[in-house]
Amino acid sequence: MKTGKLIVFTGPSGVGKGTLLRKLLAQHPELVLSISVTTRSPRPGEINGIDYYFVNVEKFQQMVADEELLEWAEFAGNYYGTPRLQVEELISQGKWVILEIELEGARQIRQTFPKALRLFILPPSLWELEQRIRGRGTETEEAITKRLRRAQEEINAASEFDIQIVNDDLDKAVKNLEAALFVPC
Ligand SMILES: Nc1ncnc2c1ncn2[C@@H]1O[C@H](COP(=O)(O)OP(=O)(O)OP(=O)(O)O)[C@@H](O)[C@H]1O
Ligand SMILES: Nc1nc2c(ncn2[C@@H]2O[C@H](COP(=O)(O)O)[C@@H](O)[C@H]2O)c(=O)[nH]1
Repeated sequence: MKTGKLIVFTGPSGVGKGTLLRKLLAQHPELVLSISVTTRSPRPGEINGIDYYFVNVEKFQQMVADEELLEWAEFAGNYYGTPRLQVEELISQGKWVILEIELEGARQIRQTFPKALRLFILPPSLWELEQRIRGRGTETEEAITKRLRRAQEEINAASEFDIQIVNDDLDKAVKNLEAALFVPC
């Protein structure tokens, strides 16, 4: 059986992590994206159980207390976490599981899963990052400010990761991702 693997995918809000992953997963159905739990409200079009498991703060805190989360963090006013069971089961089945998570969660995974491959996605510039968050049109002005403030801190930590990829041209970034993931043995 193939050996399971954990892949951590981090980068500032709006850099294009979700966009890159949608392309990558469409081309590599053998990769599995972990579905996180969040207290954030769903955006238009987001579906519970597909994009996230949307829960209230009480439920999230209960999951933390019951140690149901592999990692968790507060990000820009909401809580986010990775359900432990689904990830452990998929890895034991030999699957390659991707966690799309922010910096604090990635640091926790570094402690608990030191063998995880950790990728950091960089924007071509902070100006372009802001255009992308604004262009997405999903956040309030207050949320945009919080996310941009956090972005610089996250970018400063890029060197903590195994591989850094700049998401400038989308197709080029997907190719670089494939090269990082599918290194010939
Ligand atoms: N290479 C690219 N060039 C131009 N626009 C891009 C590129 N990649 C992504 N985008 C656009 O940037 C916006 C943000 O992308 P996306 O939602 O994938 O970011 P994200 O990193 O997943 O954000 P978050 O962490 O907030 O969920 C989207 O509107 C997307 O279409
Ligand atoms: N530590 C974790 N971070 C997570 C998780 N799921 C998503 N995220 C990160 O949160 C921000 C904001 O996401 P958004 O969907 O509100 O734009 C982003 O950086 C995600 O990568 C998680 O389970 N744990």
